[in-house]
Amino acid sequence: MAGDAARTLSPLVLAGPRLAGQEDLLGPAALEFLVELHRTFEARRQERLAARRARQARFDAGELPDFREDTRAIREGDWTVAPIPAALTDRRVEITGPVEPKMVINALNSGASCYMADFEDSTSPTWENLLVGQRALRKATAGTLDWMAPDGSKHYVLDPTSTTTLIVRPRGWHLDEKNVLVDGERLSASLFDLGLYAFLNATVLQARDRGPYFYLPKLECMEEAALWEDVLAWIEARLRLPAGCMKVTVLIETLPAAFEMHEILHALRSRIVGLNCGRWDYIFSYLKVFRRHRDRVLPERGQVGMTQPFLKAYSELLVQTCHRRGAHAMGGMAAQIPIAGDPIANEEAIARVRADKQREVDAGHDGTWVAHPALIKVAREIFDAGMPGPNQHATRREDVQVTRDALIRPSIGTITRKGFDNNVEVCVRYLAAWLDGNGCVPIHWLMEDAATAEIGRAQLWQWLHNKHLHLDDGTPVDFSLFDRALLALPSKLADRMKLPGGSKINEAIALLDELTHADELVEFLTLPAYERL
Ligand SMILES: CC(=O)SCCNC(=O)CCNC(=O)[C@H](O)C(C)(C)COP(=O)(O)OP(=O)(O)OC[C@H]1O[C@@H](n2cnc3c(N)ncnc32)[C@H](O)[C@@H]1OP(=O)(O)O
Ligand SMILES: O=CC(=O)O
Ligand SMILES: [Mg+2]
Repeated sequence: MAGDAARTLSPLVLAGPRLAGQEDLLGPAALEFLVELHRTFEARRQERLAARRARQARFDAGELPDFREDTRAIREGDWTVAPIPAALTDRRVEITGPVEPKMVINALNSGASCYMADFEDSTSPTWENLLVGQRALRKATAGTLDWMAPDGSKHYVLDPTSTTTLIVRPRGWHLDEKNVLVDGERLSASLFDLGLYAFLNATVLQARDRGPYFYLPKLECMEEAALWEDVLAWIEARLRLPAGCMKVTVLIETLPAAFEMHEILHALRSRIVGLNCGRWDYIFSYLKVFRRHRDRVLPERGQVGMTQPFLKAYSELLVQTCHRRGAHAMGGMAAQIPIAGDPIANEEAIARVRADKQREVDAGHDGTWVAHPALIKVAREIFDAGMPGPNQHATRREDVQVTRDALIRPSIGTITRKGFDNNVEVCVRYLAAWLDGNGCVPIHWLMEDAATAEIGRAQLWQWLHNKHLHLDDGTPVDFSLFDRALLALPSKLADRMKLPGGSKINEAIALLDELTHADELVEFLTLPAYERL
């Protein structure tokens, strides 16, 4: 947009392709609301993002994360979070997935306790995906969502008796929405996703004794939680909603946030109902925080399971913290999905999911996530057996003594050639799908989304930029190893045009090449990828 005069006349510009019927979602009142949100909160968002970068620079210089001295009173004080509403009291099995009409219907009809409609790790944020997703959610909250398969083979209808509670995950603070410009600046993607959903649905949800409920991703500290608190309180006041009716669950999926769990709960105490172990981004964050620390290089992804000491410590601290404050301690996502056509491999995959859920219920978690409807029964059986009541808040885990050292303990393990090549392949295939508008795909029978792909991408960078690492067979881990693996990929993926995003494989190869050779670890792979979307 040109010039200040134009800005005053037209503060908001929709820069994306115009989609049929989009004015139903983005009418004048909604646009005015988004303008106000941006003007009220954008400067603080930018401050928080700058603070993240400054902290990472300190980690790069050798500092280690630790509990804060200035917030000791919050950690040691006696307080609890506000009471949890009925619709969020029992969350034993939550299904998650990208916000597409068919997925929304399947998830809400699945019998899970809750469904997290995900604009973040599992959605590629094309303008079309976002608006189709917002429209599906609007129809879902109104109870009118249906969807016809393009070939006419099946008509999907939302079950009016579904009791599954809808929770929406907006994108994180680091992301912009490039298709909405306010005063010539990009709107925050978080404010777009959460703000528009609240604007369109809060009243209807209130009338049904539900609220706009959210999962908040990738927070790093209590100041970011305080920013969310102010956004939510502002929206409640602006939309004349009861104070505190917008409930949130915060993902603890960055290493710095693990040191501020009490503080995050405290900052949001009038509305927060729980914390969640977002294990995949958490591993990615560990990699990012320690990208320059040779003594904390992680082994290949397959060896970084929840029984690694640093992950075990984090999940137990989360349970202890939540239960002391009257909040849910949600578990996370096992990456295995059902394997069609191979009963033995399928049983192995299900057994892994089962073991993961058993570990969670035994540790005191109040519920868990599944990636696929067929896994709901598996997780439910384990939580029903291990958690007879609606939650395990009475399990205080006073036996747990988690220190700073436990949270950052180095991991033992190796890098195999298979693990190295697998990272290259998964990153390329995932990026190709994402660039093609698909944010969650099965690869080698594992669920891959932005968080799991970040691990592979950050590991490649960390291994290659820390000199003198070797594979377990003695081969030096250097750029010639990487370049060869990347060059070999097109012939390895002989049938690539049949893969999700097959037409984008070359673009994905170029992007991974650029990210891996760069002198600095790019903060999020979705930042440069979004500019290509
Ligand atoms: C790290 C994190 O952030 S985890 C959270 C983000 N990740 C997720 O939410 C993962 C969501 N899961 C998925 O997207 C999918 O399960 C995938 C991509 C992994 C696999 O999908 P598919 O290959 O389509 O699985 P499959 O063919 O077995 O699906 C069978 C049926 O289940 C449906 N289905 C699969 N997963 C889901 C889901 N999560 N929610 C609702 N329905 C689902 C499919 O749409 C399909 O429906 P249909 O029979 O009516 O056509
Ligand atoms: O969002 C969840 C995660 O594991 O990352
Ligand atoms: Mg995540």
